[in-house]
Amino acid sequence: MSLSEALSDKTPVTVLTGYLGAGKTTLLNRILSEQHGKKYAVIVNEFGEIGIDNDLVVGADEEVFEMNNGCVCCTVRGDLIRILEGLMRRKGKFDAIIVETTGLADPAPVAQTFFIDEEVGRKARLDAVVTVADAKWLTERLKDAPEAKSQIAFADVILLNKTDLVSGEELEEVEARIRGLNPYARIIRTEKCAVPLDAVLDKGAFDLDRILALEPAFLEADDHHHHDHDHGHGHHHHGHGHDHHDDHEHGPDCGCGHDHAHEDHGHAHHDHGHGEHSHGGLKHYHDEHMKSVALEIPGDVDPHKFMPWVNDLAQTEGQNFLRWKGILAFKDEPRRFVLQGVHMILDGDLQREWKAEEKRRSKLVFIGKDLDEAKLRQGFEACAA
Ligand SMILES: Nc1nc2c(ncn2[C@@H]2O[C@H](COP(=O)(O)OP(=O)(O)OP(=O)(O)O)[C@@H](O)[C@H]2O)c(=O)[nH]1
Repeated sequence: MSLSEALSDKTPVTVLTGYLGAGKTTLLNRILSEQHGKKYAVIVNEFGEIGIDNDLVVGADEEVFEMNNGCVCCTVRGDLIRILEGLMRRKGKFDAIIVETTGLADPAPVAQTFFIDEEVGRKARLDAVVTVADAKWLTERLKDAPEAKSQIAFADVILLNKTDLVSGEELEEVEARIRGLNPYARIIRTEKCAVPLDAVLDKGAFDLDRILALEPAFLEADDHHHHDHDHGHGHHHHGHGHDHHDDHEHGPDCGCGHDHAHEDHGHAHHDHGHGEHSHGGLKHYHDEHMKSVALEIPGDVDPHKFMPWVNDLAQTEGQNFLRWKGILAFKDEPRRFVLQGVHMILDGDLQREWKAEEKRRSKLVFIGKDLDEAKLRQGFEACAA
């Protein structure tokens, strides 16, 4: 059997990474919306307890599997392997798999899975790590966020996105910084992640030799790392456009040696205080001070109160919000209002209608530093209709 035949036997897996708000979902939706005659299974890993990301992925024919853990090192050898194995058993149903990682994840443990887990490695191959970089904010993040660095270093293809928000000079500067971290990746400048899909999918681009040069311990399994957390809540399967659950709690004892006690607080917040640790000789980083605040109003909000409030927030506190998102039920409005923010840049629009079986409710999630949860909650609750 030739190498290409051996390759084609295995289902290609594209790992999509990029820091918070860079444009991963935008790219994913582009991939899923385009007419390509292929069937993709999508695995989404999101940060925080209130599922919003999955709601923002277009409802195509694809099936979306959601992993809701803040800590990707736990997710990887638990949920990811289980989901992949489940997908493999349904061979023939999918042409390819896309794994979208949370903006705070280090892609190394995700990539490792394809080499370390035998079962997965026999049937799936890592096709490429595709990293979406935010042209406006990447330079800042490379200074303060180790996972942003790791995402660049691990990439086979980098979309240097949001070119509309920077000058040509700034673009040159950020591209030079990327080159400094990763001279090998193909860099494609994009606006709204507009790329021909064959530039990112089915590339056969993952370069193990390069990764081994970068991370000599990459292929070492970590035998001390047991995952015996409550699998019942580990992931949720979403069929065609089904609504999803909000019970995203992660077992307090997932056995990975980290203190997950904070996740017992329920849906109110998630303090991401793991710091740096290592598995199999690889370092993984989690931001010490990153926090998420998830708020929910069990009904409608008044847009005349809400819009001035969020616009004011963007002006006064946007600097602290790495990422914010919401799905809102506006009074007397049959459509869902979807809010998207990266720092002080805010987007919002009315999208599809609330379905008859869907409960109208308003959710807002902030990820950032120095978040004043009580104040945010109070502000949001004052917008209730
Ligand atoms: N100006 C501009 N905005 C963009 C571009 N691409 C994406 N955006 C906007 O940036 C915001 C974040 O995009 P997403 O695709 O949700 O980013 P993400 O990486 O999935 O974000 P996470 O939720 O952190 O995973 C959205 O409001 C997008 O509409 C671009 O090229 N230019």
